[in-house]
Amino acid sequence: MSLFEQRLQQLHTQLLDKKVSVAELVDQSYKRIGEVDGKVKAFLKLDEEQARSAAKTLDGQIASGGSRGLLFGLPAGIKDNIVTEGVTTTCASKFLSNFTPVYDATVMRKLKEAQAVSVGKLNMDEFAMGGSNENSAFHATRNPWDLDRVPGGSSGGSAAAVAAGEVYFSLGSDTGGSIRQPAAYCGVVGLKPTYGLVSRFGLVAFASSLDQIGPLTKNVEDSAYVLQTIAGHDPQDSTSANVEIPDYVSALTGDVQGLRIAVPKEYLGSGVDPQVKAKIEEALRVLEGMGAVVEEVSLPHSEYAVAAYYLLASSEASSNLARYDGVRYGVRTDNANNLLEMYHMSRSEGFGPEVKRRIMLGTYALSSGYYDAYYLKAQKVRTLIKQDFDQVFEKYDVVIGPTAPTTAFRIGEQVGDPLTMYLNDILTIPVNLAGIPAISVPCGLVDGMPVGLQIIGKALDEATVLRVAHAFEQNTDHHKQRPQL
Ligand SMILES: NC(=O)C[C@H](N)C(=O)O
Repeated sequence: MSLFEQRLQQLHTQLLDKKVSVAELVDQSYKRIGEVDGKVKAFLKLDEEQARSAAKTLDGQIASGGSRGLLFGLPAGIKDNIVTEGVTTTCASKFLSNFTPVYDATVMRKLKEAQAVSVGKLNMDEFAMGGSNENSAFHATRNPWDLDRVPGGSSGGSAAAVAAGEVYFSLGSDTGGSIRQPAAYCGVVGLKPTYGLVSRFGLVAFASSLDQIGPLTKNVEDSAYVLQTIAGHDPQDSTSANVEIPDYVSALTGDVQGLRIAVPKEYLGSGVDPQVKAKIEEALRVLEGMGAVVEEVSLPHSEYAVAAYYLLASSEASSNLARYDGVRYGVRTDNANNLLEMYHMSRSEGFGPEVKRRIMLGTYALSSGYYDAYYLKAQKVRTLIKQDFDQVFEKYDVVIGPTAPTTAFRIGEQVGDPLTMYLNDILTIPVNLAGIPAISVPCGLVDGMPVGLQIIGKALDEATVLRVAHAFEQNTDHHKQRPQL
């Protein structure tokens, strides 16, 4: 059995008892990557030298009885929009193929302090724009459950690497569903924390009012451990919440007796695959059987979420991506004759088609004359969506539905149809607009492909989200199923 099948606590006991070394864990990671990554293609960059030297240091610390961090010795993969000192951070864009950061993102610093070992950088949709990994400028990642299907996105590499057993856990980022949707498609656990809980310092900005970093793991308990490590106030991120961080692991009581679950009728309506819907209903019955109370509610503004998101996220992106000019950042064109041509050609050559589409949409929505009709209107819709959730949370502890309307689609199936692609996020986007936390946990297979159950909570109430997810996991075996590679 792979060492990565064990829970974090079991692995820690073995490390402490010297039954296994960090060097062996890192070995196992690279061995598995060697075996399967030619097929899955989750990685953009491996950092073997640095990982092996970190393993040596950590094993030395065990030998001398030194202290152990929360994630001691665990091989991790990092989405390639999280900056890593001395290791290229490309955002899967040709434009940033030459970018080697001189500092670590706050989450990287925290992972290092907790003594996790980064083995490499993971593929994604360019600048996190996409839901399939087909927008990576380098290559498409494949779903470990069916190599002809997408892993989801934009954190597709992060989800596929965990599902394929290449790393123990990974970090992704979620702007409109980018952790939860790939987690659902690949049959792993993906958590998007409350906006502001995890520092965005060193996360390459896409849509700054929505972006959050979170963990992808094989089980909920490990998700709680990684969240414990990366959450917390950071003076370097002005939107970071200055709140006390609870003990997420001790919140996993296994008890949902009397818990009030709201199921929005909009989340199980038309557009949701009937077989996916059946899996969600099965999961709700499991929770009911454990003593939870399940009731139908309405989130009436849900249908406007995708439209509002694509205006707001694209507007923010058009501003954030203005910095890529071939001077301060980015690969500069060789073909320009003057300064303006240089800006123009560097951007034209450097960005892929989806990034260009969003920059154009965002620039249009922000331009004078259209600002009120599009950007401002979308901001108002955002408030209405948040108020929908506020009302439901007055009476209920969590909101539950599917993470995505279908299972993973085939590679190539939706590339020519951006609108269909955007609609895959219809159930995850409202959560980002409201700034609240949500987790996706495996809840069964449909035609051999994983389905994700989405559990949404109140702002800063990750503890309840994790508790419900963990209780569900304890009473089911879905999270133990693995793809055959
Ligand atoms: N970035 C995300 O969270 C995913 C979303 N599919 C987008 O393309 O914007």
